[in-house]
Amino acid sequence: MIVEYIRYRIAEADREEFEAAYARAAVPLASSPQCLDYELSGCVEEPGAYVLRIRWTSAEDHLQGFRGSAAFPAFFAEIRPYVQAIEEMRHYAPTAVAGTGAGAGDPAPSLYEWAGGSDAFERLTDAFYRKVRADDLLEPVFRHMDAHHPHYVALWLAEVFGGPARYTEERGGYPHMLGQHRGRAITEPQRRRWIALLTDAADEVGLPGDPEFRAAFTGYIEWGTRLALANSQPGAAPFEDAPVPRWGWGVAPPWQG
Ligand code: HEM
Repeated sequence: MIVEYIRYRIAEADREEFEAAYARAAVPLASSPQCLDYELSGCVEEPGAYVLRIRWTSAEDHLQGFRGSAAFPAFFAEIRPYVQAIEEMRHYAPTAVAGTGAGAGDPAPSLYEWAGGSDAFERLTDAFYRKVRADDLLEPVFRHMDAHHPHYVALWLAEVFGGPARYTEERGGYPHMLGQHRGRAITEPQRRRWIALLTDAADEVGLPGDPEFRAAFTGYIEWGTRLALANSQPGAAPFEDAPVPRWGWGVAPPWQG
């Protein structure tokens, strides 16, 4: 990635048309695969001084790719009258110094925080395994489960959804979970029932019901149960070691009104 800066000095009478010309030029610019993003800023202290910043995939992509592309003539036709007003036009390589300031605001809460933290996941798995024990399809699968199993799965889910890494630290992380599913030959009807009961448990214990949270929650559960089923089949060859997955909001961030 490379950043191009173009500095202009525009006479007062031309400024309105200059900005309008760039708004039109931005259409072919934005349609070019070499362009990552762009921004035209006007100087506050010195009206008429402008900086155009364009991030390109590379200097070569800009100079050969974009300038040789079908989009370039339409772009250049708009800005040609202002070429004389250019004071600097150069490429800059980013350094390691970059970041976000406190003023950018807090990042979105994790799914773990949104759900209500560790207590919420403990309540969820308590309710879930109560249903499992009374279920014709799943009771035989979990008949001999460890008495702490609901707690362990609560730790797992809390970690997946952005909480503390306690399953990794206290319970052996992904390899241990994988070992617990191996050879169990989970069936598709059992997988579906697992999801149905977990969803019922989520409603029962009052996990947030908003569409964004439930979409992310269900997305993980769908993914995780499919992996559990596949990895539990005799002869399966899953990845032996991996971090506990971390699940985020996906395409729909939390709705905060
Ligand atoms: C997203 C889906 C799933 C997650 C997150 C999950 C999570 C876990 C975890 C973390 C363990 C190990 C607990 C420990 O540390 O001892 C475990 C064990 C186990 N899981 Fe799953 N699991 C999922 C899906 C399933 C499904 C679909 C089934 C079967 C229908 C299943 C059956 C079992 C069984 C039987 C054990 C062993 C329980 C014991 O004997 O203690 N899991 N699971």
